[in-house]
Amino acid sequence: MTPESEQQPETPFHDLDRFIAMPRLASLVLSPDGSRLVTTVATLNAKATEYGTALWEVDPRGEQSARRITSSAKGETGASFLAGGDLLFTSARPDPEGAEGDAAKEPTNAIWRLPARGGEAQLVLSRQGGVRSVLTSSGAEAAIVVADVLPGSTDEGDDGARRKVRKEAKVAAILHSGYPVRYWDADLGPAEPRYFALEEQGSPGEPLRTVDAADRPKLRNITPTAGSTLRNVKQVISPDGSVVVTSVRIPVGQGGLRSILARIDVATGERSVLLDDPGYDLSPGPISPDGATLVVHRARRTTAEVAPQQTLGLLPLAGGDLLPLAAEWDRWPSPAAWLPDGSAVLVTADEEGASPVFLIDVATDAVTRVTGDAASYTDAVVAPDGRTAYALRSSYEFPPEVVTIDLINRTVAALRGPVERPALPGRLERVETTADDGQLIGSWLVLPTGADPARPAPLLLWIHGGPLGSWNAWTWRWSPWLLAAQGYAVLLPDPALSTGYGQHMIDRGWGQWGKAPFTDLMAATDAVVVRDDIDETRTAAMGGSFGGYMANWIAGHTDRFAAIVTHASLWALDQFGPTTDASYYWEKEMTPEMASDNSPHHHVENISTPMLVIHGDKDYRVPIGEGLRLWYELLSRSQLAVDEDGRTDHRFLYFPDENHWILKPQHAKVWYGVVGHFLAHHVLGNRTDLPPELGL
Ligand SMILES: CSCC[C@H](NC(C)=O)C(=O)N[C@@H](C)C(=O)N[C@@H](CO)C(=O)O
Repeated sequence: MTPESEQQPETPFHDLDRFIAMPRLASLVLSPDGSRLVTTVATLNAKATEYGTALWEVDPRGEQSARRITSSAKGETGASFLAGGDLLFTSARPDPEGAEGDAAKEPTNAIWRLPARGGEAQLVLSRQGGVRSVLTSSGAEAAIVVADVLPGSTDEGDDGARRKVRKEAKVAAILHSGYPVRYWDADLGPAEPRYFALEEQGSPGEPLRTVDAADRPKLRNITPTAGSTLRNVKQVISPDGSVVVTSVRIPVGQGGLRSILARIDVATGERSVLLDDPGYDLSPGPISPDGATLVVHRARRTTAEVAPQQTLGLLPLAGGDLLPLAAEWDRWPSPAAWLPDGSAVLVTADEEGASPVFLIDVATDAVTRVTGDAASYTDAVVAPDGRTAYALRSSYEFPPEVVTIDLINRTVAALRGPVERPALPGRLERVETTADDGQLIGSWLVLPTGADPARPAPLLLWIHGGPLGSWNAWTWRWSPWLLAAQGYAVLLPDPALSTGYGQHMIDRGWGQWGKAPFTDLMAATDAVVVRDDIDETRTAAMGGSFGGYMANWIAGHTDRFAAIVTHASLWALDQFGPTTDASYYWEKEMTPEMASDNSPHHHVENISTPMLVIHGDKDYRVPIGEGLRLWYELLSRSQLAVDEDGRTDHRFLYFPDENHWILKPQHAKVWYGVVGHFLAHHVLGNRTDLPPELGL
């Protein structure tokens, strides 16, 4: 008889090589006339060691197949349409028309332009320090470039000369006088971001055109004195290209930061404060089509007692007070776009395991849910007809795809995009339970093909990070389907501190991570292990980042799970607070008392469950010190028996050149391979091979 596993249809999730080779779609832009949609597709290189990105065009009418419009070994990203329809993008590809010797230069991210009339992409602008991004206006042929300069430099030539001195001396040292000094996996400084107007030499204000190298457009620094205030902030440009509105991060107290809004006149570089509210961090949303009104995103500044809250407001750009927008709506909206007639703002907001599209009427504050499916939408754009929107849509059942949304009839249809939906090794169910305080706890439950009362599936509790987030969209980093392909059911719960369930869900976990977030996770688990298609005797818990914190807390508070996997996790809150890249973010909530009450390391002596610790050395969000200390304390103080070789059942998977995420495809394979091996051993009692690349 054929073994059961061989009867199951093979999917990309049964084979790690096929999984990492699946093309991945991100970002979406629409040309100002509404006729062209462009997205980015990442594909695996021939050696399966890197992803490269290319731009693809998708037919907004859904008639033509998607077609690739850029191609180079270095890849392309950051697409943005000019008002006339030419497409700007960034790439570190070599200039085919480059002067002799240019090829020897170190490649940097430069700005390229693909003409609307067709033809090859042409280099618009390249500089020694590269460019971060380019921002175009919808109604005028204007663009703003975000690029880093060395703070003491007087102009582009001087900046290049200073970079050369550092490079030739091979000096990487950075002298800091403020905070922060790192961001995710990047060192901050000495260069600082500046905004530049992209101007054609000798004829400012005229349409951009591609010309000989010597006569290429030039950059005019419109924020020369910004210091470090523009690091990792959001900015928008007005439809006529005359104004940039940006968040500005100003220091508060010792090591603290808060964000205010500034208006920068592109012609003069004159800068004024648009909005400053000590109670909120502010960032700009889109500017209305008539250029008069800015949508403002407000994130309430937290304290140990005050939990975060996110709201929107409308601000007249000519001056005036902020008018709250849909203030009574108990959701955290992210603004995406205005309708062309200025009557409503399109937003997305997490809602009960999805992140739908909503319209907020600016006159009445009425909120209408536009998309009814249990999917998550990002990158939403509105067509000039005001009746149609486009967006990327994903859920736990399919990775991002390009869709068209009928705003009048509230229907959604997938367009002919560059990627197909993959076959899945199981199915998805929405499950709910009630916590002791009456709060409804929602979860997604992935069930493997073949799970039924005769063959109940082993269960993995997978805990999301943030903690202010929700399991509501496809992720390549945490794919439950790879584990479903191995026969596991995967529970993806949204406990206290999750978004999409109202402010109360945030408030009940704030400053008390070991309480409601933990008991909610246990309640969600209790509710599914009683099902007859789930095997209560074979369970494990796992999580990454804040989800890893929860996994560590679980390890010290229950022995109900057969194994625990903890990736990039917070372990000792007394040291995590001051050493993460954003201490100012955490320390407001994490008083010494809170840190002591909620730190998993205080409970290491209770741990009797085998743990797989995973950490990347270049993780600055949850620094490697967390993983190192967790590993040593597990070996020296947990309850696991030590064999004659000094080994326990705990394991430490260490990535010397990865960060908070495991980005290299070959390392993602090792990650899933080792996790699968560890779980098979402790949950299923099976011996499987470790990935051969480990060299063991
Ligand atoms: C919106 S929740 C805050 C995210 C948080 N931000 C900062 C400044 O620290 C954060 O990065 N938390 C990590 C510990 C975390 O759990 N990250 C998750 C989700 O972003 C992850 O999967 O990496």
